[in-house]
Amino acid sequence: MVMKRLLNNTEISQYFSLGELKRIIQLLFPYVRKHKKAYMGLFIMLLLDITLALAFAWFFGNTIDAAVQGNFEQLKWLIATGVAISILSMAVNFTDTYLETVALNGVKKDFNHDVYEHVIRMNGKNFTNYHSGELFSHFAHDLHQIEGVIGRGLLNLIRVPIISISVFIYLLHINWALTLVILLVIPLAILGGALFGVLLRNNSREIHELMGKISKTLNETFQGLMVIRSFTLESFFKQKYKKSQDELYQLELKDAKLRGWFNTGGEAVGMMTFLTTLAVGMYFVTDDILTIGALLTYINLVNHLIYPMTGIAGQWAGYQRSVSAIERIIRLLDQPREKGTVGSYIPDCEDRIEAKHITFSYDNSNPVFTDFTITLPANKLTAIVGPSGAGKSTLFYLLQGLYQPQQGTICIDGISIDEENLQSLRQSMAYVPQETYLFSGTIRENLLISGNDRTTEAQMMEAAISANIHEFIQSLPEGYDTEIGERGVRLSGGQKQRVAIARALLKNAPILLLDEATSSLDNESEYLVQEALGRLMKGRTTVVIAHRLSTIQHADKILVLDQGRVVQQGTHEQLLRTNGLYNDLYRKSYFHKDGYPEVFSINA
Ligand SMILES: Nc1ncnc2c1ncn2[C@@H]1O[C@H](COP(=O)(O)OP(=O)(O)OP(=O)(O)O)[C@@H](O)[C@H]1O
Repeated sequence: MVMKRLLNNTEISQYFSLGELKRIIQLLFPYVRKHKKAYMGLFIMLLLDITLALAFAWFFGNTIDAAVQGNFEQLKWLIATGVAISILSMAVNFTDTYLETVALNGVKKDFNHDVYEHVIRMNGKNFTNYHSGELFSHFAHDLHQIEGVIGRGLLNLIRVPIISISVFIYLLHINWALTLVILLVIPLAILGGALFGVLLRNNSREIHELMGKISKTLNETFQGLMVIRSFTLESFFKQKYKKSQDELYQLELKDAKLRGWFNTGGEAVGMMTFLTTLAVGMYFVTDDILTIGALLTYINLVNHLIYPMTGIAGQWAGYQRSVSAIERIIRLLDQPREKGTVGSYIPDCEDRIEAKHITFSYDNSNPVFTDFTITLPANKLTAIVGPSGAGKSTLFYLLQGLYQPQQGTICIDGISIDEENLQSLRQSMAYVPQETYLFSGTIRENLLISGNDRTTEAQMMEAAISANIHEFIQSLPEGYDTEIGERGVRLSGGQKQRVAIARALLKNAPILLLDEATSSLDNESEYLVQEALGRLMKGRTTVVIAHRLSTIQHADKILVLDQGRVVQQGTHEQLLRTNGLYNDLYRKSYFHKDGYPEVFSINA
């Protein structure tokens, strides 16, 4: 009853909750079960280790007694037994270390893999709530901490009761009165461990949170290094980094102090027990109640009993540190993810794309779209225009199923897209974002990433030729095998865009979503990109967030968006004849006049 009241207390349950323990077991048990052979092996090693510890204590005591009595016959076979025990101990140690690595790293590998899969499949809305640095910190720090729960810690939780009971029985067998001394020490060791465990966990939680923040800062520093330099923000970032490192240092010191006190306490308990048993034991020896050998066996075994007692408290402390990391991972795993099954339905978009009565909000309170309905004709070019914040990018996210609307549906050829067919839907779409994202690696790897395994060299080159990038690639010393650096930093903006266009060509999807770049390239590069885009659009259902006059002039349909509503629609000429937002945008030179209208022709 009292325990229950304590556990219901929020302060206590912050540190120790049965529900949380259950959740951790539920989370990690399937992984442990998968590696049950290694764990079974470890369990056998553990039993052998306990048996050998008892055998050694027995050998030690008897050897001393035999030596005191001058019984050399007995000594001979005792020494032989001692050698056998030592060799067996070494073999057990070796196998134990090896099996521990097999079990621990096996579980870590599988768990890591599943957390990674969860993150890359996480629902778009929840994913954007995370900072990439924070996610990185989960993988770099938190995942390693599960060791405290599935490694030695788990085994010791089994080992401690077994060794304690076996040793206790053996001690009772040697001398019951002396054993009672131990009973006084056990509660002290457990209580101390529990208290320090609680304090350590609180501190560990702060350490993990701070490590997450440090990862964020590092990520931002490296990604925005050019901006940091050009705005001379070096000292600001240096101070920010230093401050968090100082905080981490203080927390680590606190952690070290707590562990120091804890270990010292453990040693004090051990020493106290040792001295008490030695004093009482000596008294028993002088009274001939105990032989010297039995006393030495006894003292040897007491260490095996006391160490696990303080050891279990140590395990508890390690467990607390692990738990504070695992609870961060649990929060991540609690985020909903897309089902992402690749269904047989792969839309070819012969008819149209429709968004019907869509209501969508990022934060469930400020809707970007309310009862929003549009139709995008198949095999035509539809341009979306509108002022900043109108909802153009959000519409693209919804069309790709990256976010789910709270109400309404999106249909392709009359079939509504849902979680079941999201993957196949995305296979039907090529998305060319405003800012090209290339992966580190070679140009070839970047091109082939979007095609299928059967894409030939000739097809790859054909796509590069259509994207106006082949000649440039050929001019590089390593051609298609040239490394382009992180995010393609070794390529110019226009080159990156053309590689992305070739990548989209190779995907050969019937639907093309294009977010036109707002930044201007030089004339020649601009022409090459526009011409490549013209080829990419041919014969596809194309939706463009348009910023260029040449695009909207050739669009079959223009949708003018403002504050999440379609305020006008029609062709360029029709809209110019009407007073409204489109005319305003046109007059305010919202559209880039690139002067290459001839490159657009969507019909094959
Ligand atoms: N991840 C997000 N979380 C919360 N609100 C968002 C998020 N992304 C966009 N918004 C909000 O949704 C609205 C529409 O944004 P959206 O990016 O779709 O506009 P846009 O028309 O593409 O603008 P721009 O032309 O400037 O890119 C804006 O008010 C914006 O603040």
